[in-house]
Amino acid sequence: MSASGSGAPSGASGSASSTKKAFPRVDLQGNDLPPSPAPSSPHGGRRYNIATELVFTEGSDQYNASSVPIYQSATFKQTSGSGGGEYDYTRSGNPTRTHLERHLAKIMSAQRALVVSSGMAALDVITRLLRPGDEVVTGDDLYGGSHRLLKFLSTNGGIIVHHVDTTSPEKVLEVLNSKTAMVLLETPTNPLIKIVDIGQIATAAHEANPNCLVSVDNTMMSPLLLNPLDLGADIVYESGTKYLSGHHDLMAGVIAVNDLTLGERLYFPINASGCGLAPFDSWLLMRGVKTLKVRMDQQQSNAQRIAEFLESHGFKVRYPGLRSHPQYELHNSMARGAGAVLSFETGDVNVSERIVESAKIWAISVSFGCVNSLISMPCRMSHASIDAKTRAERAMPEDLIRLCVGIEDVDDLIEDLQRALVEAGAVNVTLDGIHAAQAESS
Ligand SMILES: Cc1ncc(COP(=O)(O)O)c(C=O)c1O
Ligand SMILES: N[C@@H](CCSC[C@H](N)C(=O)O)C(=O)O
Repeated sequence: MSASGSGAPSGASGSASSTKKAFPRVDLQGNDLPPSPAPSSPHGGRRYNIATELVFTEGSDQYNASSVPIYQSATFKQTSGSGGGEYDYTRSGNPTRTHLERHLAKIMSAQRALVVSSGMAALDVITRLLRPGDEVVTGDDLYGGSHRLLKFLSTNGGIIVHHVDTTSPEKVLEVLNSKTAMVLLETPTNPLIKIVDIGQIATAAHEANPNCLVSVDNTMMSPLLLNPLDLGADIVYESGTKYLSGHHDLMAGVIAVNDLTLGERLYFPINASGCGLAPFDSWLLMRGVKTLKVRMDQQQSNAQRIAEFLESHGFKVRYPGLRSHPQYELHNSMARGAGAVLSFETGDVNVSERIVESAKIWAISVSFGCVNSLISMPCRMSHASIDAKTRAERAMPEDLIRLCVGIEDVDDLIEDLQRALVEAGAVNVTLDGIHAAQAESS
């Protein structure tokens, strides 16, 4: 399916009447349906640079509220016995959610965005497009929760899932066939920070099967750094729990597409199951997304310094901002930055555990994208839902430490990490030695 052939009316403004005409209404099988209440409208395209677009919004309520109100209402009164209101029931649509969806569609360079209750709910909605017998091709370094959901579908839903090394387009090509209904990519992968060539794989997948949908999990990058739809993906989704919201105070998932019929097929399970994002969480996410650029800029520059610091101590660091990353060029040909997640190995799982437990500013926590810095051991935490045998087959080092860098003062972060490394015996120096060397060089 071509990502560009959306057939969307350009510059549609999103008034109730124009929106209803703009959206073909179909069920999961593509059969026509009557118009849905208040779908999000196609955006009119970006006019300004991203930092401006993140905070700039048009359209509000009848009072021109600067911050879109939280429409904390399950139901909406209708104008007649046969309906007639723009909204009827919050499971089907809510003005706060619609405002956020329109804003995100603009930010994600998409014709339509849909917001749901978590990143996993977003993937669940996307996989409702699949039918028993369909094949899915995905990576062998996949977020643990995505692996778990796909495993459930292959065990119980008749879906055949191929996990291959998606950093090699040849490996993907080997398994692509006319039954491949979906290719599911993540880049950089989590937690091994491997890079996947979205454009090359999307082209190959569409050639193998023109109906194959290429979905990209963009959680590690956010729309600020990467637009998979521009590279040929059909569907982009992300966990809004991470960079988009930025404060670990909500769970959310976002799905974005250019094909409006596909958008309606994705809306169907959201309405049918009731996983659309609640009004208060929609409001919180709308507030969070406005600071995405300032947060990410700071997180990214901190992450770069920290990656260089660890590398200078001889650790094998995985971060696409380092020239030593084997796919540095590929990443930078697709993305506008390296993000703020990096991982490194110590060679000893006990040493890694001591580092994690010695750090003070770095909170021991799963997740990433938050303003606070986090440290974790993926094999025991975020990726524990992948069994030990599979982790070993996929060469996931048990001693791997993942750092998710926040916006704190970078010197404090480095000093805390340095102390933890010394206390854990991971570097062959004493703190006195490090301080003496620092005093000498300053
Ligand atoms: C890459 C990636 N995709 C998806 C998810 C799922 O998001 P959520 O936790 O919001 O369900 C996560 C983390 O949880 C993730 O790291
Ligand atoms: N217990 C959770 C673990 C969530 S991991 C969150 C995040 N994606 C990360 O990579 O840290 C679960 O079982 O899903």
